[in-house]
Parts: sequence; structure tokens; C-alpha cells
Amino acid sequence: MDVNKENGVAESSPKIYLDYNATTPLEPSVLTAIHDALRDAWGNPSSSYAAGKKAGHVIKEARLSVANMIGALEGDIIFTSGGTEANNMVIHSALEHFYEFHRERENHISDMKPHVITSNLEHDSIQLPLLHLAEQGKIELTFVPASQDSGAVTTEAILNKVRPSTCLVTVMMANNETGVIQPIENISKAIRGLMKSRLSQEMPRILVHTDAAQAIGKIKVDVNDLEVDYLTVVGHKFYGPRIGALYVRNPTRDTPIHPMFFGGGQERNFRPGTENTGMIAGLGQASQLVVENLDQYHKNMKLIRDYLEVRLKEIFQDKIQVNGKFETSERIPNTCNVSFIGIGLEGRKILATVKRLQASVGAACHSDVVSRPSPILIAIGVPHDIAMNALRLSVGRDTTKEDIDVVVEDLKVAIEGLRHK
Ligand SMILES: O=C(O)CC[SeH]
Repeated sequence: MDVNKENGVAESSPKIYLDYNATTPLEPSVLTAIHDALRDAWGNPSSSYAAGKKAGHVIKEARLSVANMIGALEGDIIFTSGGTEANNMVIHSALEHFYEFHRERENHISDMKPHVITSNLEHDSIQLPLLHLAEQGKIELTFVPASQDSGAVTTEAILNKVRPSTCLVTVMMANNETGVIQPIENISKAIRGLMKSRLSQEMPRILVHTDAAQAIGKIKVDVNDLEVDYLTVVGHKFYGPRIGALYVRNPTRDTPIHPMFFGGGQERNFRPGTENTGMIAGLGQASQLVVENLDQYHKNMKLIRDYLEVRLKEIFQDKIQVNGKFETSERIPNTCNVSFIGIGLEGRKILATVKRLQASVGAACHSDVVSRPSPILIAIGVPHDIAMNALRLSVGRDTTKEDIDVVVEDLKVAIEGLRHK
């Protein structure tokens, strides 16, 4: 075994993964569900004979499990390829609804632009399609800045930006880098409170969406509490496969949904394409595990994340800053965003120096960007030099205190080495 000369850590020592917000491994029972569906339910779900019916039954069971996980009805769930597709589908549907509303009233839609309100904390799969549409001149777009006292947007700040042409408010339920939970229930209820007056003034309904990717499997997510019109489900954030689902409250009857592409009629024509039965089975099993174990998952992850922050404080004392930890907001239980104070301690340098830790400085989809601090940390008021030194540490269901002790020691040695370079 090669032993690293600097700190005696064997190069072949097992890595400790603390990047569960980037992605999670499959739970064994999820893998089994996928395998069994691929082996036994390979038929085309649209076929009327036994092989097709078997596949159709697997999909129905999975849909029920996903619905049950978020307090929804079976018919409210539309399977998608993942969170990005679900988020884009919401934006597309809200714009289509805006145009439909004005066409029905024979308004000249050519000079009308739908207005969308979002936060400055969103994942790229919300931020970039909205920016693209705005740059094309197809929408008016308002980014509501998060409060620097809470790391979350406020309901008041969202409401202050509503205008007659507003058709969609989309705010993520929990941020992937800081873990800060956003006030979705309050926002949604406040927007619903505008519904009657807007309709009486011939203004389009404002649809409300939340991307719950980082919340599901960590905190309670119930669409009946949230009162949102749309909610995004992302399998690979809660030990499921890399597909997703979109919750639509009573699609077409209560909530508009418009397909982004057309084909064989699957998913009630909302999302055509022969169903990915194996992965859908896995998503259903991952959802069932959340239904059965959420309280335990939450408790375990919070215990370990809090232990991590205690140990970091013990070792680094006033030489660290935990980002996103506010008296006035809550975080999902598994996330710790921490900056190390000092020259030459950029997060990327630390990650290149540690021997065991596997983590990120922010969103995985930004990992290629080397020379800038996380825009999310800057948005919540973290100073540039502190944000440059940040690590995002996100624990998993099975992370142990022993793992944390190894990681903290690994960080201690790496940072001491960098300080003396
Ligand atoms: O890493 C994350 O925060 C999510 C995937 Se870009």
C-alpha cells in the first residue's frame, strides 16, 4: 500500500463522499426494482397483451408511490427524463397558458409579453431557460434577490414584483449549495390570494412552481401544504435513478400543462415517448422508501451534519464561516456550506489537496468554472474572498461520525499544508 509521505494517509485509503446534493447512489432495493422491471416488465406499456399490461402495472404502481410521497393524486404525476425537463415543461406551460388566456379574450397578444418572477438562487435548469427567453424578447423576467438576513427570498419581495402580465412564480424549495429552505407555502398562499382580483380585472392567473429537487427525501414535501400548481421531483437526489417527475395539480382541469414535444400519446400526451419502465420502477421504489423512512433519514442526516459543524468549529475555531446558517431561516438537514478563512485556501485548492474527502465548492454543473466564487454565496451576501474559500459538504443517509472524523482530520492536514505553502 502506498503511504503518502506528508500525512501518513495511505493513497489507497477509501474516499469519503460528502457530495450527496450533487447526486446519490441507488438504494439496493431501488436497484433491485430496476433490475426486476427490466427483466420482467420489458413489454411496451401501450401494448394490450400480457407483456404490455405487466409494464403498465409497474408504471401505475410507481406513479402511486411518487404521488403518495408528496401527498398528490396518481393523475397529478407526469414522468419526465429528469428535473431539467420538468422545469422547462413548467415554463413552457405557463407561457402557453398566458397566450391562451389572451387569445380567448381576443386580446392582441403580439404586443403582450408574459412576465415571470423567480429568485436569484435558482438552479441553471430554471435560470437559463428563463434568461434565454428574456434575451429572445419573449418574456419579461424579474429575479428577486434573496434576503441577506435569511438566505431566502421573502414573500413580500415576490409580491412586490407582481404585475398584470405576471403568469409564473418559480422558486426552488431548498437551495442546493446552502441548503436554505425557501418560504414556498407562504409565497403560494399569497399568490393564490391575488387570484380572484386578477381574474376580475381580466389578468392571467399566476401559476406557482417549486423545484423540490433538494428537498425531497430530506424534509417533508406535501403539495397540500405547499398549495403549488407544479412541483419538480428529481430521482437521483434521493437515492433513485436519473429520471424525474412533474407534479401538476389536476392537469388541464385545474392546472395548464402543455407538451414540449409530440409523439405516441404516452403520459396522456403530456410527455410522449415510450416509457422508461425500469427507471420508473426505480423512482417508485425510491419514493416508497421516503414514505416509509423520511423521519429517520432527516434525523440521521441532521445528527451527522450538526456533528460535522461541531467538529469543524473545534478544529478551526474562528478560522471558518458557515454560509447559509441564519437565525431567520432553516436548512435542509444534510447540507453544510463552509468557508476557511485565510490566504491561499480557495475551495478548489483544498479539494485538490485533501486525500479522502470527495465534495464540491458548489453546484456540480458549475464545477468546470474555476476562477469565480459561487454566485449563490455572493447572492446571499458572502464576501468574495470568503466565498472563494467555500466548500459545499452534503452528508448522506449512511454517513457516519467516523466518516466525519476522517474528513475533519483530512481537512485539518490539507489546510495546514496550504497555510504554510
Ligand atoms: O450539485 C448540485 O448542486 C446539483 C447538480 Se448541478
